Amino acid sequence: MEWLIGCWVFIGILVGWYWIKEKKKIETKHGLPEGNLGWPFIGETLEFIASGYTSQPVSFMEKRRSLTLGQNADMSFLASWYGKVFRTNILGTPIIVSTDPEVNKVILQNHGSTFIPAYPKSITELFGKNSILQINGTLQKRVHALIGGFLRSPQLKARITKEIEHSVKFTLSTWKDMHEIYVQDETKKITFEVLVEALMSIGPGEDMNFLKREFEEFVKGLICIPIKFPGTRLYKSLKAKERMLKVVRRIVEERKTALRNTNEKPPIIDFVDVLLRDIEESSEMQRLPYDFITGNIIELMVPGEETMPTAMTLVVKFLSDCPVALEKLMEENMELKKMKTDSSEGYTWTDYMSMQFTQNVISETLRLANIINGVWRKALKDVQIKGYSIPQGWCVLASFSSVHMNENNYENPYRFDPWRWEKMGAAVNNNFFTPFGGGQRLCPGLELSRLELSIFLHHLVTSYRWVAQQDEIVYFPTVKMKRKLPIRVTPIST
Ligand code: HEM
Repeated sequence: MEWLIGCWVFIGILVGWYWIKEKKKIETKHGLPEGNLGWPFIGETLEFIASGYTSQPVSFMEKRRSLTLGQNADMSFLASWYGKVFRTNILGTPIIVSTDPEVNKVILQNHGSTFIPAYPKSITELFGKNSILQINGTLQKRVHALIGGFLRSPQLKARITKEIEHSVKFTLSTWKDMHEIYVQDETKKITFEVLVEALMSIGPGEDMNFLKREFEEFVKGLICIPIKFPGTRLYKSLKAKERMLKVVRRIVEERKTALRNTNEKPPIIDFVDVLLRDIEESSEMQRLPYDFITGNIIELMVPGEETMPTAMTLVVKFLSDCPVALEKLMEENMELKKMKTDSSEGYTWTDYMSMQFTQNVISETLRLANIINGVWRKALKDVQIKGYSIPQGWCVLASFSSVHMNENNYENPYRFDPWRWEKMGAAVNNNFFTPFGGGQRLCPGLELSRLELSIFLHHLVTSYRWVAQQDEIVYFPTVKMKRKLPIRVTPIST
């Protein structure tokens, strides 16, 4: 027994010695940003995760960005002041974190030849090597342009406005009969169906229900321990993806056959059409494989299940806590509703998007919620940005939340204040406001997201009142309401 304990102690010492040696080697490398790699294996992960469970999720970054400046009389504080760019070790990865908007901009723009995306292993396993999140260079540019072109096309805008409107009105009408609504769950019914309809023209029914069920199983594995054998989370999610692929393949096949059997070029109505048309018109060298299409279609459903419902839930939360903003939002939306009722005209994409205060509410929600708190990249070569060295092979985290929650950029950053955007001007993506990322990978769903949120808000505030129960936002591993935001809804008579 004593012999065994002795062995363990020896192994412990050996591992500790090796860790210290490796850490020193890394830390002495010329020009690396200041910082601390923390404990062996776990690094500074525990503190990082703990901050995600507080109301100030960027406290981990804040502390390192401006730690103890001016507190010690003997000047020793300089050793622990890391600055806007620092190194750490979180979630099993030694990483350089940037909280500097200018450095973030370079990281986002230098994509492809210098930085490539670096996602956790569970995500890369589930999405596969053809995923838009993993492809790079000209292929990524091409697929990005196809998605962006489709999402911004006037045909889709007209069609999707009606579809979102219909789905929002229908879903809201079911809320009034329910004793309690969990906004986080209920909003998925709107966003998932709208997206699947736009991607593949599947309406409500068996296929939609099947995809919804399997997709819920699929996304559970996006952040999990990346071990793949029967019974593990990752394995179950991969199996769900296989089952979904069968349905998507069948739909693509049916569409391919229909396309072959017609002499005319049918109009493009969904994303399957966009990709099939691209395949048809591309040279053999450039042709995307059919498996590429099916995989990417499944991946494009993620915002319908995750990001969009979270944005809708948080806007309800912020408005529930800020009655003045809700009042002003109602006024603006009631005005539009009256105009539309008086003229008996339907709403257009532009009607919804032109309400300025509503757009400010959306910008403020995106700033404060930080649904995607930053992006992870890996350096393909040694890079120097603003005097900081990022060595080849290192991961970098361009932290958007640290910029959005920095009081030097936003006065009272933790306050929900849609009026701040009146002073700051239009909420276009600039270095200080990047909820949709930037550069070559700027989210192609940016306008669609704003439209969906605008339509949801319009019909919610002009037809209903609600009372929200006490709930808190949790920021780790992804932004969510702790209790899924329970509310009670009553219709108003106008
Ligand atoms: C509030 C909602 C949303 C937020 C906050 C959001 C945020 C983001 C961010 C930050 C990125 C950049 C990732 C990176 O640089 O690695 C991104 C990429 C992307 N988003 Fe969104 N997104 C939202 C909704 C949507 C919607 C509705 C769609 C449409 C289907 C969409 C499709 C995509 C795609 C395809 C990419 C990958 C682009 C590429 O790598 O070239 N997103 N999104």
